[in-house]
Amino acid sequence: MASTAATPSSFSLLQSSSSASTSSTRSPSFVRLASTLRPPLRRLGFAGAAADASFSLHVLSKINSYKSQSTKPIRGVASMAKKSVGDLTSADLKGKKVFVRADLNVPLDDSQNITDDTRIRAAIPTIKHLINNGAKVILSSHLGRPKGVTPKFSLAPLVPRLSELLGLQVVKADDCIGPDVEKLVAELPEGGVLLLENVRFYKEEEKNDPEFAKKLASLADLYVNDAFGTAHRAHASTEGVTKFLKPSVAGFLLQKELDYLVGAVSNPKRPFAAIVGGSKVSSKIGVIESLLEKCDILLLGGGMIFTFYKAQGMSVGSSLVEEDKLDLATSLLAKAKEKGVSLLLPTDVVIADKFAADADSKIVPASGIPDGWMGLDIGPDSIKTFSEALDTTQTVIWNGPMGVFEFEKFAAGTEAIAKKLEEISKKGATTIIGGGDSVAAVEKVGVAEAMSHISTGGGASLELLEGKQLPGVLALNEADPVPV
Ligand SMILES: Nc1ncnc2c1ncn2[C@@H]1O[C@H](COP(=O)(O)OP(=O)(O)O)[C@@H](O)[C@H]1O
Ligand SMILES: O=C(OP(=O)(O)O)[C@H](O)COP(=O)(O)O
Repeated sequence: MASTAATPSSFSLLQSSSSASTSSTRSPSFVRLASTLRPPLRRLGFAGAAADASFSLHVLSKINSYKSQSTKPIRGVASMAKKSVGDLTSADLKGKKVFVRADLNVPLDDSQNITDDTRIRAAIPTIKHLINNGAKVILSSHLGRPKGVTPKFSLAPLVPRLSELLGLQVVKADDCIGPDVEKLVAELPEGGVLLLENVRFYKEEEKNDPEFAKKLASLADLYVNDAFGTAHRAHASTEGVTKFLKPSVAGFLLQKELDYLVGAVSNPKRPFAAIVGGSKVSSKIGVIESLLEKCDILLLGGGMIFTFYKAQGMSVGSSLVEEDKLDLATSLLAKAKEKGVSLLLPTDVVIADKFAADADSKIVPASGIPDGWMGLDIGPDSIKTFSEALDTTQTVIWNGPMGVFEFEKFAAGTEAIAKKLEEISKKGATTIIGGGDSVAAVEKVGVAEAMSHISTGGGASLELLEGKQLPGVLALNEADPVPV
C-alpha cells in the first residue's frame, strides 16, 4: 500500500498552460474498469467480436490490487509549492474539523463488493495523520457518475474496508450536507471519521455551485484535498470549498502523484525515455507533444503506430489508422528530429486476420503488412530494440499498451516492456506508470510492486503529462516561505 515513509512538509509543482477540464459524461469508473477489458471492441467498432469472459474475469482479479509504491519524493523543481497536510501538526489539528476530499471511486461488482481497494488504501496515510493528531475527519468522495440520488452509487459498501484499514469504526452519513450531517459532525470525537454520502448525488457538485460548496465547507474548519484522480475536475468538493476553508492543503497522495508525474518528468535522471502506446494517436497527441520537449528517447507502440507508418507511405492493411492525423504524425516525427529525440517506431509487427483472441497471426516486417491483415502487437525485433534502448535509461514514463494485450496472442510486446521496466527499476531507474490500461498491463504481468510509481488517476495523470494545470491543485494554499 501507499507508504508515508517520506512525506515532505511541502512539495513542488511545475506546470505550464492552464486548462481545467470539467466533468464529462463517461460511464462510471467501475463500469469503465470492467469495460477496460474490451476497449478494442468498443473503440474500434469491430461488430460481432467478443472478448473471452473468463479471461476478462482473470484480468479483473489481477487489476484488483494495483498499488502505489513507497514515497520517493522528487524535489527541487519549484515554480509553485503548495501547503501540505504534513505541515499541519497537532497544534493545528487537535479538535479541528477537517474536510478531506479523497477519490474513493473504486470498482464494485454486482454484489457491491469492492474489486480493487487501491484508492481506499492510497487515502489512508492522510486520514491517519489527521486522526493521530486529534482531528475530526469529515471524509468526502464521489463514486461513479450518478444522476441524482442512486442507491447503487452509495459509499456505504466502503465503510467496512475503510474501518478495517484505519483500525476504527467509520461513521457513515446518509447525506453530505444538511441538519442530520451537522448532528453527526457535532457528535464526532477527536480522532473520529465520518464518511459523507456520495457528493455527486447533488448536481451542484459537478457544477461547482458556490452555495453547495459553502454548505460543504460549513461542516469543517479546514480542508485537505487528497483526491488526485479527481484533481482535474473543478467541482464543489475539489475546488469550490477552498474559497471558504483556510487553510486548504494537499494530502500525501496528491503530493506523491505530483512529485512523480510532474517532478520526475520535469527534472528527470537521464537518459529519460517515454513509452507511449494505446489505441489512438488522437488521444495521446498532447502527451506526445509534451514529452517530446523533455525526453531523450520516445518509444511508440500500440494501435497508433499505423498512422505513423501510413504517413510515411507504408501499407498498413486493415490496421487501425486515423486518416485525419496523418499530417500530425508527420509533424511529430519532424519535431522529434528537430528536438534531437530518438523516436523509435516498431520495425516488425504481429498481424492478425481478424480482431479476435483466436485470430490467425504471423510476424511480418512493419513494411510488409498484407491487405486484409491488421497489426495488433509489436514484433520480436522491436521488443529487442526497445529493450536495448530502455537498458540505459534512468527514468521511464509509460502510458498505453504496445498491443492488444487483452488477447493473449497479442500481449507479448506489452508484457516484455513491463518486464523490462521491472528489471531496470530493480537496478535503480525511476519507473512511472501513467494510469489507464498500462496499469492493468503491469498488474497482469505481476510486476506492479517493482515500479517506482503507479498513478491512481487515469485522466488526471494524462492531463498532468500534457502539462495542464489541475484545478484541484491550483486552488490550494501555497506553502509557507522557507526561512533563509
Ligand atoms: N495495434 C492495436 N490495434 C488496436 N488497438 C490496440 C492496439 N494496440 C493496443 N490497442 C488497444 O489500446 C487500448 C488502450 O488504449 P488507451 O486507452 O489509449 O491506453 P491507456 O488506457 O493506457 O491510456 C487497449 O485496450 C489495447 O487493446
Ligand atoms: O476514476 C476516475 O478517473 P479515471 O477513470 O480517469 O482514473 C476519477 O474518480 C474521476 O472520475 P470522473 O472521470 O467520473 O470525474
